[in-house]
Amino acid sequence: MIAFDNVAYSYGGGELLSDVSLRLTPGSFHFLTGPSGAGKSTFLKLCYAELLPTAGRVTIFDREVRGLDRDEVARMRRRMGVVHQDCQFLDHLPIAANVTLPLAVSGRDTSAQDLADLLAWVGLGQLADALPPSLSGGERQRAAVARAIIMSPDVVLADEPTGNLDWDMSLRLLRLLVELNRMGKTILVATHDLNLIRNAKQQVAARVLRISNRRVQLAGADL
Ligand SMILES: Nc1ncnc2c1ncn2[C@@H]1O[C@H](COP(=O)(O)OP(=O)(O)OP(=O)(O)O)[C@@H](O)[C@H]1O
Repeated sequence: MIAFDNVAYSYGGGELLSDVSLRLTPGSFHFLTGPSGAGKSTFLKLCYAELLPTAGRVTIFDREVRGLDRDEVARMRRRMGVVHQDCQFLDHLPIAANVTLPLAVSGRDTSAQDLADLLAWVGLGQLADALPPSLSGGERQRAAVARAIIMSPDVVLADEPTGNLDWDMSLRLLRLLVELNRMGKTILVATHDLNLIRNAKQQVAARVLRISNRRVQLAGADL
């Protein structure tokens, strides 16, 4: 689904990531961990072709990203839901409109019932008409998950989705990601929260990728 072959990435100085080769297979659940500044967000950006590798090959849905034109990248991204670290919303639009924005942008529609079901699923059924500034951090993150999956993506990538949340809210968000994985979606979550990873491993066959010394490698079972 997403494959890295001898990938390196550099922002212009030395290499931040070097010689990364791995596969995220369909239906898998991976965490990505590593110290602050190790390159977790950069790795995620390579996964959705926001960045192109400076060496090696990234292949998404069987297409090498370097050969894709803008329309092809846009089509590919529609199959990926991204939950960004600092989930941004249009503050003057209610949550329901923010969540459905990706559909509006691509000229698609959803039924009122499907939208209500989705908002209820993330626990925001009562907040469809609320404006983003009135939401708590946890509510914003769950709205960001709803927005990321409104296009029914095959892959969900989340960058520190529980970064600012208390433990109960982190578990609630984790449960949503686990449920998405049980629906067959491929999940990759960047986090430095090892307790979250330990908890997830009780619920799902999650594997852990660790960035260390510029490499991204599968961690052992010792977490
Ligand atoms: N656009 C950019 N230009 C230059 N350097 C960058 C850019 N984006 C990130 N970096 C640098 O690359 C390194 C890795 O950043 P990245 O955000 O990928 O790390 P991270 O592991 O996600 O960190 P954190 O856990 O703190 O979010 C950092 O040293 C950062 O300053």
